[in-house]
Amino acid sequence: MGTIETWMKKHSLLYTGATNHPFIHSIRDGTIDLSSFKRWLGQDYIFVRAFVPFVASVLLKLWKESDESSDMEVILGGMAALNDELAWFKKEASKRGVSLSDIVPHKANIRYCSFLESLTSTEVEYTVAITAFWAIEAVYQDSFAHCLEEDSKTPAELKETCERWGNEAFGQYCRSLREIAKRSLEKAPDGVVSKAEIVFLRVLEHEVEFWNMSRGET
Ligand SMILES: Cc1ncc(CO)c(N)n1
Repeated sequence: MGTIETWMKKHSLLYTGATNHPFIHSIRDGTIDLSSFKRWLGQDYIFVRAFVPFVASVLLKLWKESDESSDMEVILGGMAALNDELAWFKKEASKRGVSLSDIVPHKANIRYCSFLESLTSTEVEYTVAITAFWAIEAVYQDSFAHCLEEDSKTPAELKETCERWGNEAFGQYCRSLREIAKRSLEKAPDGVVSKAEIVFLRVLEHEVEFWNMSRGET
């Protein structure tokens, strides 16, 4: 069994907690209030701005540490998508009367962004960083895909948001990242695999905290 498959079984409770959070349920069943959605939107814009340099650091580690040449295209494609994503946040925020320049980052967001920054250190191995990258994207894909399921009651005005991360192409991209992480983990020494597992768990915890914050609970 692959490393990631093993982790998914071992940590399924936490993974489910991150991908089936009450915030996502409230979108899926249509009970979400607009203020929560706007809070999430503003905070996630700040997060994505911190995510870009993190992804750049993954690319740098790949170039220095990995010999899998096709991995670069996948990650570079992801970076290009983040460019579109930032433009989308700006459009969405202006449509909803959210002023992005006035957003004050919440504590949970600051902690998550600091965690991302810590992973950009040259001391952090490529395997560890690519594992985090995959996990961060996978949580959003699985979460928002729930909001697009047949029996979901996602409000029409939130469908576009859910499709950003819940769509099939993003799903394929996440499977590519998982495959890249999987192969890197196969070649990594045990100590690095252990570090990657801890980082995987930290990502899931930060994601849960991020959803909690979006609900206005912290
Ligand atoms: C908090 C958070 N996690 C993951 C993603 C996926 O890019 C995002 N935009 N925001």
